[in-house]
Amino acid sequence: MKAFEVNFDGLVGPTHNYAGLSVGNVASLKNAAQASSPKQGALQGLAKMKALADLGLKQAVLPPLERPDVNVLRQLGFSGSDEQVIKRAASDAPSIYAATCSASSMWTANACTVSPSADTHDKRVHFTAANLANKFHRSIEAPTTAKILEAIFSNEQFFKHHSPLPLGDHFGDEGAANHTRFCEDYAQAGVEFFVFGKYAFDTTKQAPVKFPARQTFEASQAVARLHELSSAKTVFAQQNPDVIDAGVFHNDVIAVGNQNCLFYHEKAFLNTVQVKQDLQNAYGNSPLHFVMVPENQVSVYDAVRSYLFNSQLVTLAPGHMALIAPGECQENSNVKDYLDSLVSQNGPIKEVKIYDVKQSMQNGGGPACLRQRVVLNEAEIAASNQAVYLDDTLYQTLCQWVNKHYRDSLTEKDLADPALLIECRQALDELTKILALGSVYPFQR
Ligand SMILES: N=C(N)NCCC[C@H](NC(=O)CCC(=O)O)C(=O)O
Repeated sequence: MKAFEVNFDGLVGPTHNYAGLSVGNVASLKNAAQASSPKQGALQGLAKMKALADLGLKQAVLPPLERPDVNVLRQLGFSGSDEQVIKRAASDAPSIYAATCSASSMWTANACTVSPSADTHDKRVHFTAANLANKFHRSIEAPTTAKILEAIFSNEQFFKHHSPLPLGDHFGDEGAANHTRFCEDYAQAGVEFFVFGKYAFDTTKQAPVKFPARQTFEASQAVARLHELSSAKTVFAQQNPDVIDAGVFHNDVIAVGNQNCLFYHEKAFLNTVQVKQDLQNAYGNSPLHFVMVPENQVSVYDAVRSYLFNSQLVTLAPGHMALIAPGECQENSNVKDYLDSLVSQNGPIKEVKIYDVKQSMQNGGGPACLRQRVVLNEAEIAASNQAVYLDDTLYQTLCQWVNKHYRDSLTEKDLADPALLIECRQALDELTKILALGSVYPFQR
C-alpha cells in the first residue's frame, strides 16, 4: 500500500503577537513588542500550504488553540467572569497574561512526535503530544493539542495517542522539531533520529551554558519507548551545545532530513562522525546522502538569522528533492550564494523554492516549524478526519474565514481588549465546524 508524508501545518491564530517570550530564540527577543498582523500571518501560512498542495504534496491543517487561555488564568487565581479574569490578569500580571495569549501553537513541528505504522511494533501510527515544558507559554498547549490530534486521528485501529511526558525540566519534549525520519520509501520502515540538547539525569555531561536545552535525552528515549520503536532503527544524538548557545533552540534550526538525505550544518552535532556512522548503520546498505554546509560558507550566525535549515525538504519525484526556504534566505548573501551552488551539486536536492512566512519568522518560526510531518498510508488517510485536508475549496474557505475574523494589526495593549476574546471564540467556534472537529476547545464545553 502506498504511503505519503502529509504536512499538517498550523493555522496562525487570531492572537498572533510578538511578546518576547522565548529566551534562546533570537528572533523572539529581537522583535518583542513589535506590532503583528494576525491576518497576514495566517494568509502567509495558508499561501505556503496551498503552494505545496499545488506541487502535488499532501497538505492538511491543524487549528489554533483557544487564546487568551482563560482556564490557565483561573488556575493562577484570577477570578470573576471571563472578561474580569482577562482584565485583572492584563493589569496585575501583564507578562503572565501575554504568555496566555501566545499563538505559539502555529508551530506544529512542536505539537507532537509521530512514528509511522511501518516503524512501530503494533503497526499503528503513534502520537505523543509534546509537553513543551521549557517555556510556560508553550507548556500550556499540550492538553488541547492532544484533543485536536485525537479528534483528527480517532480510529484506534490505526492510531495510538500517548499522554504528554510529565512536565518539568527533566523530560522537556519539543516534539518533531528534534526528530527526523530516514527511509527509502515512506511506506517502508525507517530510521528515527532523535536529537537532544542535554542529559537531565547526568550533569557530568556537556550542556549549553547560555541558553536552555529544551529537549532532554531522557525525553527522547521515553518517546521512542512509548512508540515501541526498534532500537536497531533508532538513533539518538546530542546537539552541539555551542549552537544552542548561538540561538539554535531546536534541531530543525540547524538540520533537516528527508528520506535518504540529511541536510545539516557542520557544527550541528556534538559528535558528527559518530552520528553519521550510527545513522548509516541503522539505515543499512544503501547510502545516506549527508549534505553538510560548512561554517566557512554559511556561519551558524547566518544560519540562525536566515533559517536556512528550517526549510522543508520535500520529495517532488523519485530522486528529486526541493528545499522550501523562507524569503530571508534570499536576503543573506552568504546563504543565497550557497543555495545557488547547492542545486548544481550532484546531490538529491535539485531545486530551491522561496516562500514568504515573515510574520512567523519574526517570532523564530520558519517553514519547517509551521508543519508537522505525518507519514500515512492510504488506509490511514481514509481513516482520519477528511475535513482537514487542504484542497482548493478548503483553501478558499479558510482565507475567507481569516479575512472575516482576523485583525490586520495587534499590539500588546490590544491583547487586553475584552472584544478580542469574543472575536477569537467566534472564529474558533466556526473553525471547528469547517474542520468537523467537534467541541475540542474548553470554551465549547
Ligand atoms: N523551530 C521550531 N520547530 N519551532 C519554532 C518555535 C518558535 C517559538 N517562538 C515563540 O514561542 C515566540 C513567542 C513570542 O515571543 O511571542 C518558540 O520559541 O517555541
